[in-house]
This record gives sequence, structure tokens and C-alpha cells, in this order.
Amino acid sequence: MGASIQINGITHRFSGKGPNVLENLVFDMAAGRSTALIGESGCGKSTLLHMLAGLMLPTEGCVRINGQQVTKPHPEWNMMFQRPGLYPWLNVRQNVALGLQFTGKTEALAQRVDEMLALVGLSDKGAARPQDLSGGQQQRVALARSLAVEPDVILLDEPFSALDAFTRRNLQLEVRHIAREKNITLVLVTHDIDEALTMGDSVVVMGRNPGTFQSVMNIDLAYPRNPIDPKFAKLREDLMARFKHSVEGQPQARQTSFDAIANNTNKIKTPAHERPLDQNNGRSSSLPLNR
Ligand SMILES: Nc1ncnc2c1ncn2[C@@H]1O[C@H](COP(=O)(O)OP(=O)(O)OP(=O)(O)O)[C@@H](O)[C@H]1O
Repeated sequence: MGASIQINGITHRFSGKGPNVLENLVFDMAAGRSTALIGESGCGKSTLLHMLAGLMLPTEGCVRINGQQVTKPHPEWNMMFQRPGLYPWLNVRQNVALGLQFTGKTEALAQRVDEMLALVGLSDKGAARPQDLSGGQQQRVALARSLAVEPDVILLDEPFSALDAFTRRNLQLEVRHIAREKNITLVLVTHDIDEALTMGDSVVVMGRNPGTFQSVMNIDLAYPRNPIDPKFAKLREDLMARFKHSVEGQPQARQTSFDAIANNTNKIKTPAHERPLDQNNGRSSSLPLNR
């Protein structure tokens, strides 16, 4: 399991004469790595994620997963959204089984569903209806459904943003732990700097108008990561500075965006951690550094 992802010179316009929404994005993700995308609202994070999922094709360039050009969705490249997307007329077990049924992986289905429910800590909720579960439990069901098909890739579009802080943190740790155990490649879109630092092996900061990759930070911290660790705090400070730089670099800089992110984090003043972009995974990259 696990798949490498190549973002290969992606430029995108929604209409022929419209502006570039994304411009010349280049990035490689190794199999089993986790990459967090952060950036101002409207910089194109979700658009890019939809392209990784094969739900949308770029105007120029392409996405390759394990070397194959992505032209349509694939059952083993799973997307999880802010809303869990469960079917209310099915119980938890039936919701988890759905992914397996869609992909035709019905061998030992009941056993597989049991395993997945145990993995996400919901063994006692199989007969419950989704609407009788908490928001965090519903996201766990969605996670179990995603994991059941043994995905190579999970794409997360702000999946925990509607949850309370405690549940959110537990799920961040659990999803990262499970993905590491199963060598699943993760791509996470988030507005939450601590979430990016908790879950990402790399954090990519995007700029807006058009959407570009501004800088990449490799996060050399052991898992599980703890926001009160001084090293975590240093990385947070650096990432905040990079994010602020990306906002100020925009033609129409919007300080409010930066403030919104800044208010999401605990501020601890420490020197910045730096790692050059061209050391990313030991590969060269054409992304511009933003310092
Ligand atoms: N179907 C569409 N047609 C035209 N423009 C679109 C379409 N979808 C998105 N856009 C525009 O593309 C840009 C990027 O949108 P996208 O949703 O990818 O940004 P985002 O970074 O995910 O934003 P947010 O953080 O607010 O979710 C925005 O300017 C948006 O208005």
C-alpha cells in the first residue's frame, strides 16, 4: 500500500479566458508520506485536492499517482470531507460496508467491517444510526469506510474542522497513526496550523491569485506530536511567519486571514526552524522559496 503522488506543472483556469486559479504547481510526495496544504481562503487548495482525487482535470499539467496519470477517480484514492457523508437510512455497519461493496471487495466482508470498527474504536456502535452518533463518531465511521478498502491514498479536505478541539486532536493523532501503520499517503487541506504540524511530514504554504506553492517546510518531529513541545512551538512560529509572508505577498493582502490563523494557535515566541525546499525528500524542486 501507499502511493507516490507527482504534481506535474499544474495550471488551471475554470473558463477559457478566465484567470489562472492555479499556476505551475510542481511537487512530489513519496509513498506513505503526509503533506498538509495551508493557504489563504480561495488560493485553490480544494481545487488541487479534487484534481488529486481525479474529480477534476487541470487545464495544463497533470497529476501522477504511482507514475500513472490521473484522469478519473479510483476506489483506492479516498477523499474525506468536512461532512462525513454517511447515509442516514443505513446503520454504522452498513455505512462502513458500502465502500467495500462499491469496490467489489466483498470477500470476508463482515470480518473486515468488524476490524475497521475496532480500529476506529466503534465496535459497540455497529447497529446505531449515524444520526445518533456524535460528530466525532460520525467522522470515525467515515474513516472506517475509507480504510476498509485499503486505500493507497487518503485526501482530507478540512475533515475535522467542525469538531470540538478535544475530538479533533484525538482524530488527528489517530488518523496519522493509522496512516503510518498502513503506509497510506495522506494529503490534508487545513486552515489550522497546529493540525498541519500534528499530521504533516511536510507543510506546503500556498499563495493566492493565482494559487502557487510559496514554500515547503519539512517537519522533522517524532510522532505523536505534542503542541506544547518547544520544538513544535518553534515550527509553529516559523510556519506562521511563512504564512504571513505569503499573505503579504499577495496583490490584495488581507491581514484578516493571517489573524484568523494566528488566533487558532498558541503563540510561543522562539527562533525559527528552517529547512531549504530543495532538500525536500532529497529531490530537487522548482518551487520558489519564500523567506
Ligand atoms: N467551479 C468553479 N468555477 C469558477 N471558479 C471557481 C470554481 N470553484 C472554485 N473557483 C474559484 O477558484 C478559486 C479557488 O477555490 P478553492 O475552493 O479551491 O479555494 P480554497 O483554497 O480551497 O478555499 P477555502 O480555503 O475557502 O476552502 C477561488 O477563487 C474560487 O472562487
